[in-house]
Amino acid sequence: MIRRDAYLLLREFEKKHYIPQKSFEYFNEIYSNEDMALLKNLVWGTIRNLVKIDWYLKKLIKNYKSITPASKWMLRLGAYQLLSDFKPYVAVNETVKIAKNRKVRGFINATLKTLLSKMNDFEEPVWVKFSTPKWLYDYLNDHFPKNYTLSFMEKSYSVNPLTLRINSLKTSIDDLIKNLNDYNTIKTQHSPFGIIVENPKSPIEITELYKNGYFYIQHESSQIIPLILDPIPGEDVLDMCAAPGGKTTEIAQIMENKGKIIALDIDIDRLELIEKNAKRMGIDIIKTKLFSGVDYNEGKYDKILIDAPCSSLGTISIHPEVMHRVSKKDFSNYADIQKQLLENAINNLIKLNGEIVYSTCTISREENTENMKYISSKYTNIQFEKIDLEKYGIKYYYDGFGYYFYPDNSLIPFYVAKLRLL
Ligand SMILES: C[S@@+](CC[C@H](N)C(=O)[O-])C[C@H]1O[C@@H](n2cnc3c(N)ncnc32)[C@H](O)[C@@H]1O
Repeated sequence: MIRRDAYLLLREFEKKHYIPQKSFEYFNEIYSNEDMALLKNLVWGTIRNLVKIDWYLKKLIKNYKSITPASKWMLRLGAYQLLSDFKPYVAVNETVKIAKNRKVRGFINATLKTLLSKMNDFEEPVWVKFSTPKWLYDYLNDHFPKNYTLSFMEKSYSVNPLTLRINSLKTSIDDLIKNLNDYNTIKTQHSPFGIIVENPKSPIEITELYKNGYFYIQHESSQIIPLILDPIPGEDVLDMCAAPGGKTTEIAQIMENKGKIIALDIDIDRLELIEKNAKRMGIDIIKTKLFSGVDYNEGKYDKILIDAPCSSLGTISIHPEVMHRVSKKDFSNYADIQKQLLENAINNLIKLNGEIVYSTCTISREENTENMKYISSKYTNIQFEKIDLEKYGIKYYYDGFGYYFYPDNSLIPFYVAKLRLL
């Protein structure tokens, strides 16, 4: 029963604000493609709409906080369907069946029917409309122009399309589009390497083209960052936080697989993925090292990428669980480690006149603007470079140091700054 399995996955999410890939793989074995799509829709739709759902349920249930987690998750699952375009009769009946106890069934049934009859009587505030946590809405409002806040919320409430980056060492964008003829594909707007796959009917990773390294699955904002680093064939490049290697392998393809790339990460499983991806894509200039970028002290580099660990709030359209996992107090913890990575790169690793690109997939000022301010006031030998984002047709909000991407259909919110050692 699909709704019962969706409920079980949501209970798993409740524990850690995370659902392991393994759990979906289990259901993949037993469900058809169509049923699997429904299961994913129910789970991710509920998670994406949780703020909105709870707002409505709190209006209807006096002691919403004190109802049991089991009833709460059944209600949330049912409410998601009623607030979206599911058939109300099916949504209520199928959700009620999850409950074993008659009393609970009665409660779920009555509450969902009340929601159905009353939901159009309420006027949603904008943060509810886009199901954004109130604290995040307030934070955005305090720190960004109004239209940035709105575009962030709109994007986070949508589902980012599946996007590929061609491996230019093996194919061209036109050839790959031609060869992926079982899929609906279009070129991305901003990245010269990007292809959007619309509503794939089967996983793209099972194609021979993927297995033979003709492309990498990577959202478009990420694809822009190595282009900004602009590595030249033959250079020495350090990728300080490299796993699973999306940007490392793109740097290698821009360098035409000539030169040297050192790829660091502290996560051994993820580091192995860089090796796997490089091999699949026919790249042999990457050397991986299990090392913290904070302590690494070998060699001097022409270019350094710091694609820093961060609060990841820009990825909500890909990973909606992030908005429930992250809180404001995470910002300063990430900012501390990010500063240490930046200072090690500046003090020990970058060549004179070399360039460091700093990027995050988040919008917190602490992790971006405040870090750049800190570096700018401490290091008089660091110059912040202008980045030509118009070249890629990217709209941005500039903070005097770096650039916050405005999201759109395929770009997610990202931050990037470029520093030169004088
Ligand atoms: C945003 S992800 C990198 C994504 C990668 N650049 C890509 O494009 O595929 C950040 C990575 O930083 C790693 N990390 C966290 N702390 C680190 C540290 N002190 N030194 C090096 N890597 C670190 C994490 O394990 C994670 O893989």
